Amino acid sequence: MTDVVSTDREVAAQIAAEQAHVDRVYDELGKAAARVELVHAEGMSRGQTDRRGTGDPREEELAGLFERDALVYSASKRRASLEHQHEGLVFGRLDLEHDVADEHGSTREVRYVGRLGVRDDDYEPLVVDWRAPAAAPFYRATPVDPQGVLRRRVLRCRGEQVVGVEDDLMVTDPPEDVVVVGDGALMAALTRSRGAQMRDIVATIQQHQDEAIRASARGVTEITGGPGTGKTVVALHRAAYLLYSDRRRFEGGGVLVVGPSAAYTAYIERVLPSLGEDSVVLRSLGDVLAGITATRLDPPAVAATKGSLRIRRVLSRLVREPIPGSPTQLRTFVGGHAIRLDLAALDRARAQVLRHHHRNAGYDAAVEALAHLAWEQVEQGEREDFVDRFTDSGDVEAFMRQWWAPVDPREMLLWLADEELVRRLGGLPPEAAADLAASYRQALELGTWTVADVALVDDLAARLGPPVDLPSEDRGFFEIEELDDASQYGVSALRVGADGETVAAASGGSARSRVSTDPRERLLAGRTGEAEEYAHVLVDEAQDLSPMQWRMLGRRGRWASWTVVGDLAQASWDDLREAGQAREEAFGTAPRQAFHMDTNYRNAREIFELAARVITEHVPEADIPEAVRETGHDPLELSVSSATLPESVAETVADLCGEVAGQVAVIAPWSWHERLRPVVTGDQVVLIDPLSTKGLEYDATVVVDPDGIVAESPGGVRALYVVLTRAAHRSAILRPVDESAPGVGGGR
Ligand SMILES: Nc1ncnc2c1ncn2[C@@H]1O[C@H](COP(=O)(O)OP(=O)(O)OP(=O)(O)O)[C@@H](O)[C@H]1O
Repeated sequence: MTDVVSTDREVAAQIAAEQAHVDRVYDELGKAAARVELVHAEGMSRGQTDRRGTGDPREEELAGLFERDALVYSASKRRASLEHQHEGLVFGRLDLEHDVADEHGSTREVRYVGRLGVRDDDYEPLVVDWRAPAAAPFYRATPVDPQGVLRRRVLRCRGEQVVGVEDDLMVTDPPEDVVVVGDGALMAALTRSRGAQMRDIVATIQQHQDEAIRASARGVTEITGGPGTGKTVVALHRAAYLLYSDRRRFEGGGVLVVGPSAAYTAYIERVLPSLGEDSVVLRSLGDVLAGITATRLDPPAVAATKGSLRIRRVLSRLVREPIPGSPTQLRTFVGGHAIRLDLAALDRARAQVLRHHHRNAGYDAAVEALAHLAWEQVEQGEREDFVDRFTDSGDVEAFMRQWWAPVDPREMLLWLADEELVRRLGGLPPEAAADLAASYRQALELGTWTVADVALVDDLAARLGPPVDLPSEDRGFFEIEELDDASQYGVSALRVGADGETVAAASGGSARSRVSTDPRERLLAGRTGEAEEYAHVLVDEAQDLSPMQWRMLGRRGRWASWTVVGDLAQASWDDLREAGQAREEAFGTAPRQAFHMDTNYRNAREIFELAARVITEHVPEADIPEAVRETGHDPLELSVSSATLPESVAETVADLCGEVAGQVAVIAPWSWHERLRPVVTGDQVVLIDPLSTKGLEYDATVVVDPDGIVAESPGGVRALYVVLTRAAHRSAILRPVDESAPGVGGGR
């Protein structure tokens, strides 16, 4: 970085020079867009047939249709890419000095870097894609190792207009024509206000971040570091880089990005499209498996039971259970013989079939096993003849429809609402068994799953075998106009709009979507599918995954390479040893590479110092990064009467809204939400619970009742650490001080 100060005139001259180049690029882009339209139109005209449904298309017409699809598909993709990346297309410039002169005898080169590569009519590059090897010095050059770079320049654009330039000088004695402008692009970027969604950082990726982004695609890449060190944003740029560098493998095989919550996926969903990539599948942990979407959380003890590998024993026995209420004996006549198979015989047959078949694929084998047992009672005439008659019997078919009906894994999980059954299955201490059963009775009342349930359904789906035709398709749905308690319908964070209307902020869907009024139907709506496999799996906030969740992701990444992002000091999962074991199993023997991030780009130094004090007191080994930016504003710490806490929150929020341009978050334990909802108003403000803030950031935060946060959250002080590190510029902490505080944990 340099301290050269430039006059306004100099800056304006530099901007004008850059504008001339940017204009050329947009001109070329306009031509490219016109070409894409032509290809699109040409594609659409191929394979036109005048038969209008009078017969099957001829072979040459089929070939035309195929070509049309291919042309239209690639033209549409290119068009979408040009549209997404139009804004701020050119963002960087390198001035290079080479040892060897080019064909014109010059050792100097100017190279522009952008969101995509653009060439002129002579195929000369006007801009290189940020992921191309030629762009690497833009991110890698330092004054110690300039890599031929004299000056790195970041262009700030609004639409097609260059509005600013920021330079970093890489050599101490630059040639005279290399003017240096601005205070350095990184600081300018970090001081800016945060929006409601994460932005890409292509213009200011730092050297150590670039190493992780461009690291080999093989095996498992771990990215660790404290809060705000750019782990998430680096991992997302890595996904874009992998797609660029080996598109066939990763676009063909698919890239899955998994984060902790729906609020998180909504927060990061713009980053990859802004980098030109829209083929990546983004999922929260409650949304990994088709047919089930969950945002509700279990109380910590139940979440621990559901997340731990102990539950596998329960599930493995559960798949061997008979369907509740199914017949306990088979009585029929076959070929004039009375057949009677009692419960013990049926159990034996079921156990035998399940030894060799997935349950949902075992229908034929089950009929055969029953026929065999029935034959043992007869042993007269031809066996084959008897078995055929048995198999064709209407009675047997009617019996099988109940006794070996296809089972939906979600339906099977709900069998656990029966405490008696849970105890009989064994494997859990009595209290845990009772709590587990109670949690499914609650699910049946609310009509919603919890996030931990998704991994259990996935486990059962794998045990039950590929999906078969299930009756769920026939289930009816009704429109609900008013949802009193949106959290029941999978909405985890609420924002009260300016007009006083409650808006679902984190559900990723409309609160007025079509939902059945019957809770059970809601639980079983849609269909669960098989685990889809991917070529690359990116896991954020990996420290929070339970062992069962690692197994769920392992099913999706059996042949994949991985990028895994996390910080143990922010963990909310207790048994890190067991989770570590499950994670190793998911990765298998794939080679590992690790990258550590140690600069906090999010929090102002004053905000992070307080958070670091809190965590190191309890977790001395916490990975503490260096915050690079100061604001001169310490976090405001206030003790307020709990009777008037909502008013104090409202005042603090109003003050902060005047100080920052972006979002202000009130982060409070659930037990306070009801009282705070009426005072948290306006588009600039959100009310959110501590766990849902994982991975997010705001311009300012008001942290309400820190002790309540520690008491309510499974991660205890680690959860408070997460909360205290969400603010970029300003933070306030409000501590209620008297007895009338509402009970902790009672608000959900
Ligand atoms: N090189 C960079 N240039 C500009 N901004 C950056 C850069 N690196 C990181 N940031 C910004 O720093 C903030 C924190 O990044 P990010 O959320 O990826 O951190 P994290 O390590 O995942 O945090 P946490 O673990 O607390 O969730 C984001 O606003 C991000 O855009």
